[in-house]
Amino acid sequence: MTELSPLEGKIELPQAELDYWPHFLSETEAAELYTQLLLEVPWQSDRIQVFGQWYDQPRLTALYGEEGKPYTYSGITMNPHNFTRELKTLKDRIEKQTGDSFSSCLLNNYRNGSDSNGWHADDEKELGQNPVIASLSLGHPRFFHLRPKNDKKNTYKLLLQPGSLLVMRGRTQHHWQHQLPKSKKVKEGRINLTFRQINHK
Ligand SMILES: O=C(O)CCC(=O)C(=O)O
Ligand SMILES: [Fe+2]
Repeated sequence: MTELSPLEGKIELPQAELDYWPHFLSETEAAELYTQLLLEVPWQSDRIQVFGQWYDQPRLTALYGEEGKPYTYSGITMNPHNFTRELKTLKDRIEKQTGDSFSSCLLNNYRNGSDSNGWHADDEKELGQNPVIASLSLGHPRFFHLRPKNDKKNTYKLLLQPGSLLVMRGRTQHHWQHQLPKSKKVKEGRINLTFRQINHK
């Protein structure tokens, strides 16, 4: 496993387009936002089916966006809440930083190191041909893994610090998968916000 250095700027991987801002939010801003979201977001626990068996997804989630337009991914249909003032302000700031626009925000709450998000690419049709995913991290640092779809043993890892912003764009989702693996020793929580452009049919 190769560790990527968390310096500001482009992360150079073949057939990927990744931008990284380690200090997009200040430490204080990140800590305040973490506490606020933990308390105020209507977190839900989704059930997923794996080889015919039903399980609780190993994290809590919430979706914000245009109300009334559901979003389906990995067999789960989510109904979005209206953007709060705080999340709309955050979306505006991220749009300014990245130069992209987003319609929705999917939040993940990893309650401790036993919560995780398995290998996947964010390649649902609704995200368009070359999706831009802007991912803001809060709470306890956790490793994020990336691997090429055609060379799955060649895994890279990046420690996502609170307040950091990682953007995946271009053909990244065509050629790469990512995951947030379990990290058994971690007792603290992490919240991740992924801003996306969801084009409803
Ligand atoms: O928690 C993370 O950093 C990754 C989240 C993710 O990949 C997703 O929600 O699609
Ligand atoms: Fe993802």
